[in-house]
Amino acid sequence: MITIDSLTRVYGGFRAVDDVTFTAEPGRVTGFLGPNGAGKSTTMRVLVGLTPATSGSATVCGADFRDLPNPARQVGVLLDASAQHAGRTGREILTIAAQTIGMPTSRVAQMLELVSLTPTEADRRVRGYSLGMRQRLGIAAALLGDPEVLILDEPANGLDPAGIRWMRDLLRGFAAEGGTVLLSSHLLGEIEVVADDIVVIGHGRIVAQGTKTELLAGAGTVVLPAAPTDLDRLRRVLSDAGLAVVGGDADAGLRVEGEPADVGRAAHAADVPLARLAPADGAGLEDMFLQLTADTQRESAPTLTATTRPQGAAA
Ligand SMILES: Nc1ncnc2c1ncn2[C@@H]1O[C@H](COP(=O)(O)OP(=O)(O)OP(=O)(O)O)[C@@H](O)[C@H]1O
Repeated sequence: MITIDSLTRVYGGFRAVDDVTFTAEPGRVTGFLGPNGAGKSTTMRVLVGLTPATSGSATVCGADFRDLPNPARQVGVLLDASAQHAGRTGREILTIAAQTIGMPTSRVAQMLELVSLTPTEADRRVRGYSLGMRQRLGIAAALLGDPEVLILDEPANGLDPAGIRWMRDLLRGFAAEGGTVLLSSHLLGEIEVVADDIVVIGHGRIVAQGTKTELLAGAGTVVLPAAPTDLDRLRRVLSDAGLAVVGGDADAGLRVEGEPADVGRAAHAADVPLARLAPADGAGLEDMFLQLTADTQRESAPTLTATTRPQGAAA
């Protein structure tokens, strides 16, 4: 169990984390989602005692992390996969960690196998590891003490699609056995596939939180007319029926605030044949994430133009 209560962290007058309150429950994966610079890492750093809170509190397993007698036996932490000693091999890093926290060294081989680092890879120095291999080693280190809580900052960074699926299964399995998982990401897709609960942060403040199901429930409907030329007419029909069109386009379909049955009824009454009518699901959550964090987003990515395109690149 993780409890963050009215947590604020100020750096020289800048509120990196501003009155943040949420819990991460046992048996569930809690996704901590927000754009770059939103305050996710700072919250996690306070949680594991790496930086002090300005006010409020953050506890894990009912205690301040620094008060846990042997924290690695209760809490597995992966905040920065590149923070490992580059001159040691993966196996050496895990062996030293196992000795430090009082775990049998036999657990090292088990963890290496769990994270799919081969014996040859485990005997290579970490400086030669890819980012994905470092993440796997970091996960192995976090799990070494057989903890009940996992705190992971952007754990999917550098993993290939198979690695991301592996991570998802691992975290879901950990939660299914009663563990508490808190993982951060700035990528909605990563959080959406693995989390039971989602906490969205922007500009240091919580902008939405709830179960994934609750957050999806308000996501609306996606509707696409059978004939592209009917798109504008459909917009008018829906608007006349009091159903707000809040996004979408001719390819993805319109996203409408309302239930599919109401949207379908309005289209049917106006004789607009439909090609698609469905709950918005992931698309809706994406819109929600962008809307909720709109005022905290950096400017949208510039398009690649002739002046920004690398020389020699195709037009
Ligand atoms: N030690 C520090 N001193 C001053 N400002 C800091 C410090 N650490 C973080 N910040 C600022 O606090 C804000 C939140 O940073 P944080 O790293 O927590 O964001 P984040 O949500 O983890 O972002 P990302 O997804 O980019 O990792 C940023 O504006 C950052 O510049």
